[in-house]
Amino acid sequence: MTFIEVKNIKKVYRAKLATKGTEALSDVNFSVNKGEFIAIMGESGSGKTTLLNILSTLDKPSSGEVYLEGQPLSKIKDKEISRFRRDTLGFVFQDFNLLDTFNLKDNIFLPLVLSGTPVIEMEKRLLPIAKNLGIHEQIERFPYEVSGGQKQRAAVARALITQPKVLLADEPTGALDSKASQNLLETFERINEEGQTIMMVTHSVQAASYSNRVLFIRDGIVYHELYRGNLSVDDFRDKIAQSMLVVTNRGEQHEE
Ligand SMILES: Nc1ncnc2c1ncn2[C@@H]1O[C@H](COP(=O)(O)OP(=O)(O)OP(=O)(O)O)[C@@H](O)[C@H]1O
Repeated sequence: MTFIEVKNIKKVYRAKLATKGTEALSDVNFSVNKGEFIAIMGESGSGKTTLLNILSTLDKPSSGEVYLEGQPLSKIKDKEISRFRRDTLGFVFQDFNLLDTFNLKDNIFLPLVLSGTPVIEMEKRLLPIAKNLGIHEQIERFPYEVSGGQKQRAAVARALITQPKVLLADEPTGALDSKASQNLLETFERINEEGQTIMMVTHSVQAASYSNRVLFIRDGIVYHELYRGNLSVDDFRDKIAQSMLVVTNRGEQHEE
């Protein structure tokens, strides 16, 4: 069975009383296998965040359906949606979204606290994740006492501690310097190799080059995709950059 299937997704944002809306997505189709690391790229305004919001049930498509392990997301009842998100999905955002009044450990525990997990189980899960992400020595510190990269790795730990089926990341390296970005991307690559399915929206060719597959969105559809195969990060980065050039120069290409 396909792990995630996105079928004919259309999204039109319509302001109240407006007759004509903005069509952010017109007909998006793709599927994802368990254990893939997918990057979603496209120009500003191409609908990347809209797509991620639909995949994460934060928003609903105007038409079309997303299936997770064969289950249509639209059939999840409103009262079950928070639990579904908390138990099934992990989120990582550009600006970390950590609570400043909690130390890293309590930030990481938060989704488990919300789902009523016993403290002993929370403690059992914490150490291997914190060690894997290299933040076990900072765990008692508050967000304002650690670096941006450490904050983001704490956010990844918070996303992973529920053992989600999918990790969804929206521009996770957007607020990080290049060293911290590389460190985070190597972490994503490693947890993906350990089996974690990841879907990441990014503007960055460098970030996308750590994925297994890049989906390019334009004009409301997935118009192109690239598989990494056996390419190194550097070679895949060059291939993605070439594809981006073709997109940017599409006007000139038609005129030839
Ligand atoms: N809540 C909303 N109401 C109306 N229009 C919206 C809304 N959210 C997004 N849009 C529009 O939908 C289109 C897609 O936006 P989206 O944020 O998904 O693009 P994006 O590819 O993530 O852009 P960026 O890379 O700049 O973050 C844009 O034209 C945007 O202006």
